[in-house]
Amino acid sequence: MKLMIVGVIVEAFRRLTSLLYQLLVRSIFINSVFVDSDPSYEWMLAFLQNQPSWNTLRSVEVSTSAQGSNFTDLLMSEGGGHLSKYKKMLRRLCFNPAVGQTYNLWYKGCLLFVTRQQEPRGFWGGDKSTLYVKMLTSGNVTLTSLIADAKEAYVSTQDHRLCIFVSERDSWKHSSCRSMRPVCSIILDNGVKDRLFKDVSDFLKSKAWYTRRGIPYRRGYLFHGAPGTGKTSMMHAMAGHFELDIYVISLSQMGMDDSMLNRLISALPERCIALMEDIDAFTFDIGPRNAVDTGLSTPSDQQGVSNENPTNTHVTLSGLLNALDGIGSQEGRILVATTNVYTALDPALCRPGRMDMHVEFKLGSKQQAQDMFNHFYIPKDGDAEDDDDSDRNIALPKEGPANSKTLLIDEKEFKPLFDADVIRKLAVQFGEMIPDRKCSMASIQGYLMTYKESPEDAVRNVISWLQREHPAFLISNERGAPSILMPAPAAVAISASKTGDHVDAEASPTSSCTVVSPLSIETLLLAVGPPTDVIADAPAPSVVTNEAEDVKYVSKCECCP
Ligand SMILES: Nc1ncnc2c1ncn2[C@@H]1O[C@H](COP(=O)(O)OP(=O)(O)OP(=O)(O)O)[C@@H](O)[C@H]1O
Repeated sequence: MKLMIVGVIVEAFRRLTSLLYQLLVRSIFINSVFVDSDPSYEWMLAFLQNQPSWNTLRSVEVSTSAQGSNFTDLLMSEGGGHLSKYKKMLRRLCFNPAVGQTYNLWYKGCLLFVTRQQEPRGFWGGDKSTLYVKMLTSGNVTLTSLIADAKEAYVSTQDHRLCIFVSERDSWKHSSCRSMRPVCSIILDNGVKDRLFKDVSDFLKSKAWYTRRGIPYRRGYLFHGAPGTGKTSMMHAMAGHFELDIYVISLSQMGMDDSMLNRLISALPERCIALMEDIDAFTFDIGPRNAVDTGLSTPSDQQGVSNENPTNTHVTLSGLLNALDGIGSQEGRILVATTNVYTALDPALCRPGRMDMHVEFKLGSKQQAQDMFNHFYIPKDGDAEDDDDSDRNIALPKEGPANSKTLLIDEKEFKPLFDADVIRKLAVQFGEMIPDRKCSMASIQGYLMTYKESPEDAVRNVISWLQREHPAFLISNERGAPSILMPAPAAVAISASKTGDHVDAEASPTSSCTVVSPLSIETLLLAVGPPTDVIADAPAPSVVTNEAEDVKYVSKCECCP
């Protein structure tokens, strides 16, 4: 009996002390949990990387995965540094807290205990990482300040980078960071970029205007046009310019259905771009990306591969429409949807409120080809900081166009420099030889890539490239020599469609083509008319802004001379 009483007293004492200890711990410690599905997890990792004490850790998890942003760029040499620079690889090396270990570090006079845990996600596979941060402090002021500092540390690693998030089940996960794409690197018909950027800028400044009028504060852009005309590139340039993160909504994601889509769209942050690529392919059973629309055959057409719609989404059209403008749809978000088959989209999807502005991306015009040539070869600020390419430059006189008049070798820097005036003249010739609205900008870019260091050769060989790649756009003259089929100079107009603001580059029909021969550049130059006219008579954007400024956004780009 005595023994039992002693046992009860000891147990009661043990429980009491444990309770007191927990109360004490709770009153002097603050526990916070950061889960990897939330951006704050990345912020904390970036913060930890910046701590001097982090360099003295004895146990870390080393990762070279590109995920996240809190990495030290290291040039790692495979094979212990004996290999030539071509075998070197630039990898992002990251030191994560090792799983299950607790680290102590000081932050503003306060002791932090940081523990990272990892557990399987179950049915969906993969691991879930969680960061537990325990702070020896009574109020949560230090925690707030820690999170603010962590975010700052993270943002400082994002200079000139934009972050891309992908959906993982019904939450968002940081996927990668990309360098921003300069706006001037997107070459479109005159006025298209200005109008689009002005509209986005107006929208981002007009929250109060929307709220006062009870209009849902969100905006949708539909980019449509042939493959390789710059839709995705434009979206990247836009995101970089306005410092918006990109959230990629993949309707073909495993398990995606109406409710998951709804949850994902509700979980978007307020200022971001939600991207839905090739929206036609998911919502409608439209078959192949058709060649009639684009004027180009797809590789699968050529190989006789069946182009059955590969969609496996369980999202219904009404589910998509509700997600885009239902109650749960996040305020302040910008939706960018891209499609190659504009006509296949349901009018309900395209109506203002869902897709407020429709931007058509056409196959390259002569002017665009000329602009791309200029952009490609005229040196930009920062070219000198390119990757180490001294070997390439030293080899140039042997392998490259040694007799090229435009290629100068800077003896000191071993950098090839092109004379801007010569390039401009070559660009005019190049532009005149590219058939109007027949080649995608991607294919023109691909061609120029093969003459990266030789603009003269790019002009010289363009006809044989067209003969090879786009024979349909060349016809033979009476002597059998190939000639270029050229449309008469076209008027380009920006018009408004009834389904929403429509930025549209209308070119003359190709039925008004003129045949120009023979093939010499000089003759071609004499034969063609002046550069394409541009008429911009578009109505003002439908969003009324607080500030009535007409900014030329494109001219703001700093990287172009
Ligand atoms: N208008 C353009 N200006 C500059 N570069 C362009 C343009 N259009 C395409 N490109 C280049 O072509 C490549 C492909 O472009 P992008 O992916 O943006 O085309 P897309 O219209 O989105 O194609 P798809 O419909 O097949 O997805 C990119 O490397 C880009 O640099």
